[in-house]
Amino acid sequence: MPRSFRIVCQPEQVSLVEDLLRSQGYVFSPEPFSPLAYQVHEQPKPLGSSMAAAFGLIYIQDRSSMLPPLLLDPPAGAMVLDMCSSPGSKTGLLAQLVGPTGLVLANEPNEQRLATLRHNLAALNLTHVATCRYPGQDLPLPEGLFSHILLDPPCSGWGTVERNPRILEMWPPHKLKPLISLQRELLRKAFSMLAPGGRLLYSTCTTNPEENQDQVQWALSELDLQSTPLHFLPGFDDSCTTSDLTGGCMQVRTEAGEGQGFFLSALIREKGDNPPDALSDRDDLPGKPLDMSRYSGSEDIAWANLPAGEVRNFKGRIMFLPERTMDFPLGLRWQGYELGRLQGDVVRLNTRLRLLLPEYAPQRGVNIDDVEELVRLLQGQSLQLPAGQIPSRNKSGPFGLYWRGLPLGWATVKGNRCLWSPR
Ligand SMILES: C[S@@+](CC[C@H](N)C(=O)[O-])C[C@H]1O[C@@H](n2cnc3c(N)ncnc32)[C@H](O)[C@@H]1O
Repeated sequence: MPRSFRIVCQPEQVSLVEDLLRSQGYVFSPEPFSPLAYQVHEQPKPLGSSMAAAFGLIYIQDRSSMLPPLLLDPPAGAMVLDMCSSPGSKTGLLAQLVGPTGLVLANEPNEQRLATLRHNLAALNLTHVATCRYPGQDLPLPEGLFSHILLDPPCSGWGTVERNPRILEMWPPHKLKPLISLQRELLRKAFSMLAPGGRLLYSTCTTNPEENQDQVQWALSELDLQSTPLHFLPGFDDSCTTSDLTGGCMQVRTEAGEGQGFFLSALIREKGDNPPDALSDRDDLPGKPLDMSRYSGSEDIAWANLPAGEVRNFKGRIMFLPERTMDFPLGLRWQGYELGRLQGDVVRLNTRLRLLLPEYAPQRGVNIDDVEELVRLLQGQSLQLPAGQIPSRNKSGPFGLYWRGLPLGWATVKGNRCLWSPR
């Protein structure tokens, strides 16, 4: 099965990320269904070990798993809920679609899977995503808060059988009942949190009608939802078939398609005029606002690259709260994006936070030209810097690390040597 990936960076950096991949021998081409997606044709080493992956500039994702966010289709600036989100493949794409003026709230009840989700989001520098940990059916969120909701619930996964042949033993038909009830609870809750006129995308990676078309039929009869037609995206035409049972359903088949099997349906909440419930008071926000200009090292950080929001101190952890999360209701336990830590009066940014690197300037950063040097640096070797490459600041500390001007992260320079630490 061919591998696909998304490029995750600022629009002006895309061609440099493509060059970084090519410099390691990867051959790829754009996917026709999204400007963010690519398909790999040749990989000298697994794509996951590429420098682009190591610095969170690409995310490897099955192409059909990109369909639910693309067909939910939130516009830039939208407020989106991803109810069952780990490991965050779809959350990441949703965040790219809504852009820094939008917001994605990614929920995941399983603690370990939540940690994986946060790790993935941090690597990708997606600062306009907030995370929380609830059973989706118990999310303490008001009616009508979101214009777009993705519900990608636990399912039997029969569509992944090519990759995981044991899936049919794990989820034989007689064991599906609890899954079906949970999916209905989640559908009911999703409906309540959807704004009037809002759009809900229900997706599973299974092929049985009980978890797919039957659930959509149930939602249409029990909830004030209407089905809306989905359109084929270029590149999927041959592998998709619409179900005539409910009209608005799409099934991506494994045998013909190049990705895993998927089922999708888009549902719209009837228009109405019930506004969202009253939201929280800013005084109730967790942590304390942080005036970053007071801290040593802060002057080299491109704070202006953050979306609108507040930087706050949570007992030494520097958290970024996107503007839109500050309106979340009281009682919702959620987490913003961890930028780094305060050590005394020194800011220690997460070394992978390339978003906050200023444009490369010789006195402030290390710019590597040879990709093999980058590989060695990531393998733990220190790199000797040529005389013209030694940043001129006289204290040791984090410096911007760049590849041909492409921001990668924060490295440490000691004397004439450069070191990289992944955290
Ligand atoms: C199909 S996976 C989600 C995949 C994810 N959307 C992605 O694209 O990376 C379903 C997720 O739902 C989580 N989950 C299980 N029970 C849940 C519940 N009651 N509410 C919300 N999520 C739940 C699982 O832990 C799992 O991570």
